[in-house]
Amino acid sequence: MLRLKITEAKQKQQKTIATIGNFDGMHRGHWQLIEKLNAVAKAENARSMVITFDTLPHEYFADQSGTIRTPRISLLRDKVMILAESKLIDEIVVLHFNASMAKLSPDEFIEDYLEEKLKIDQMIVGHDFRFGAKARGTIADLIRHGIVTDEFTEVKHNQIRVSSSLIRELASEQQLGLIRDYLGRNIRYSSRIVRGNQLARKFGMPTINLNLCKIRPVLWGIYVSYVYIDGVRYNGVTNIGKNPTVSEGKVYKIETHLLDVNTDLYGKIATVEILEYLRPELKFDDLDTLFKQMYKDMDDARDFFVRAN
Ligand SMILES: Cc1cc2nc3c(=O)[nH]c(=O)nc-3n(C[C@H](O)[C@H](O)[C@H](O)COP(=O)(O)O)c2cc1C
Ligand SMILES: Nc1ncnc2c1ncn2[C@@H]1O[C@H](COP(=O)(O)OP(=O)(O)OP(=O)(O)O)[C@@H](O)[C@H]1O
Repeated sequence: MLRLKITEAKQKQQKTIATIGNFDGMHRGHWQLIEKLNAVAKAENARSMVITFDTLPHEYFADQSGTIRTPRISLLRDKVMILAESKLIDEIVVLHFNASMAKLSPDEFIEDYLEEKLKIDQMIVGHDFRFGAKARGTIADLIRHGIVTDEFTEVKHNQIRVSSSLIRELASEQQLGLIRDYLGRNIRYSSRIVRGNQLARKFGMPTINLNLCKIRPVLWGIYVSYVYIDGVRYNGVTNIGKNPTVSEGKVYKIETHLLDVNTDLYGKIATVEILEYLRPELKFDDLDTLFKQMYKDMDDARDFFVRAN
């Protein structure tokens, strides 16, 4: 369990009010829930806490059963950054979802985590909130344990319930405009820059690779992007996929060529913000054809930025 304290430590007697969930994407529904948590905590001079997971429960179960993971809208680092920047929350708790947590009954989860470790007095959750082994725990279990519980009403946008599943569906159709609408921002991925195979550099198109740690990103294809590193914004062209031309296509990668930049950026944290879809990732017959297409992607990205400015 990782506790990230954003504001100074809890004062004696101060109550803790929390919400819990995957918060994949930090979409408009999540956002309004966080705003409500902030308002209730302020009114009661309580501490506000968001509890989430590193590996999401559904990813853990997919790994266990050997099935393909549901794709991710955001990495943990993005959720933490967005929450910390919002200044709406006092503390973020990241639970490590593993075999022993998966086994906990709803009562055990409440007793071990919510009561014993985190000392939570009150929870604000959506009406469909479920937890504990086989997702059998409900709001009624929290109430039975004396945790004051506020049910948060469903947030709709364009008459549709905003959910991470909806955004995943839109992503599978490359509906970036609608995603922006439901998310309230573009999809972005933040992680450390790691070394690739240095092949693109040989073809005059160096790229930065993000460390994805087994995460399967929700977008797939070639995109125009902004990349933020050390507070500087760069224009880029990004491939999200498995590089089928040069690899067996088992590992997901997010790889970006920064237009007109050639500096050593290894080890830095980069945020790749996806702006526009260009084309699907393809398996080419040879490297020359792949890089010819990659040069064209670079030109298409340049055209996008000329049009945008
Ligand atoms: C803009 C862009 C488009 C790309 N398109 C494809 C593609 O369609 N198919 C593919 O197999 N790899 C694609 N790649 C990934 C390349 O295979 C990869 O850049 C190359 O293998 C070199 O990677 P390395 O520098 O990490 O060794 C693309 C990469 C970029 C930056
Ligand atoms: N549109 C919404 N309106 C109100 N509450 C929401 C909405 N979407 C999510 N929540 C609440 O936010 C918390 C975290 O939600 P979580 O990320 O686990 O679900 P989700 O966004 O509905 O994702 P999925 O589609 O994968 O089920 C939960 O308490 C959930 O009920």
